[in-house]
Amino acid sequence: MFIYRARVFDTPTDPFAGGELRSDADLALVVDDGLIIARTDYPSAVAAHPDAEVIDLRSGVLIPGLVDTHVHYPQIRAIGYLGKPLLEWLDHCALPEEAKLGDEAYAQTLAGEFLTGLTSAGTTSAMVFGSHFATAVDALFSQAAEAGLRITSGLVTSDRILPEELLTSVERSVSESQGLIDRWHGKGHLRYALTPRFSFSAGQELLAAGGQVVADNPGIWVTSHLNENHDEIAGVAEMFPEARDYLDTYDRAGLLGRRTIMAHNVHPSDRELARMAEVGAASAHCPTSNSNLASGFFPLRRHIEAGVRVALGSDVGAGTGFSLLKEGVQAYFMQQLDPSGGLPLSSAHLLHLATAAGAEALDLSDDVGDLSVGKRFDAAYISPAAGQPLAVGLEHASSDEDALAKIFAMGTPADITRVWVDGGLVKG
Ligand SMILES: Nc1nc2[nH]cnc2c(=O)[nH]1
Ligand SMILES: [Zn+2]
Repeated sequence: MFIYRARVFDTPTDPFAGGELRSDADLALVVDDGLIIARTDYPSAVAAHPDAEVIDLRSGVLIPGLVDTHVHYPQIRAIGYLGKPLLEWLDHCALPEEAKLGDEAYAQTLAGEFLTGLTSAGTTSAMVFGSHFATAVDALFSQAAEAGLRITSGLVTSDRILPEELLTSVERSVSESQGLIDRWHGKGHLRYALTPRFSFSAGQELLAAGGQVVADNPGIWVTSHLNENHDEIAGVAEMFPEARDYLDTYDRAGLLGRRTIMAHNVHPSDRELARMAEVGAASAHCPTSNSNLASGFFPLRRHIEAGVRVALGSDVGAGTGFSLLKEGVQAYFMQQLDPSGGLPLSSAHLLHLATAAGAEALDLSDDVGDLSVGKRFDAAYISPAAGQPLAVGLEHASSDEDALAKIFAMGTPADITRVWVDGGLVKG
């Protein structure tokens, strides 16, 4: 049993629905076998659990483990290419790197680098866009199982447009997906996500076969890309003349529901938003990627008004790294700059988008997303070195909201010195 004594920030009530930051200057979280069993003042915690080991975290700030709802495992070495829009970026930067994962040893190395990227940044749960190669997806799942992270992922499928070595057939996609589901879905913290790359590279038959896999395996997830870039959207409209819109290409294939997370959705129609709200599908908002690829301004206000769930994604490698703190502040910047009128975001909104909203989108809210009694202890400890600008800022912050804003403005993975999943240290 452990008592974590810390300054704690979390957002159990949704700031987009009138909730606010919950902040405790000196809190004791009593954790038994990974479960938070008490949340109280330190003297009471020690009195009730005199044998517990005390972990003193008072020199920093403890937040819930971060939740990344869109991040590409094969693209860790593709981070940092600048100056290209989506389709050129895929051709020149991402896909040549993804083709290398056909080599099993290479995939093993990348899986390790990728999981280190997540944990270093304080990310404890993620919807991970997998690889086109089943062996590479096995590598990710087996290393994620060892690390203990909450990973939802799957085989990426495409049957047109992309380089030959990344293409599959309808039959092969079904048999490989089913094999991966049988091996990994529901094992520990792992879950499977049916993952067509995007309708631009997946024909109707391939999408429909994926829908059948979802129907045959209730409880698995679906993830893909949606409405990211104008050329992509025009291409999808041309390839699917019978579909009402981009979203409908997935919907008519049986791929849209409560367990669907669509990345980007920068340019949705009102009908698409209404349909996503109706079925409970979520959007993964990836602000550094949207900025880097000049995809556009994410219509956060329209999502919220339509009742569509939104959480943050790093979108490594079009995004510029694993830090959801950076994604948070970039989301803030883009809402500030949006010429059509973005939503003004507080630091509590940013924390919510990076933690509880992600847990909600991934249907993990019973277990993680905030640091309430009854949740598992997934947490990140932000503890900048003394004298660093973030440490100075935290020391002189005018309020807890101000301190949290400084964490988003200045915090980097280097400031996140310890990370726990289910009470086990994964960094530090
Ligand atoms: N940002 C992004 N969009 C995509 N659409 C299809 N594939 C990708 C990808 O790898 N990254
Ligand atoms: Zn993506």
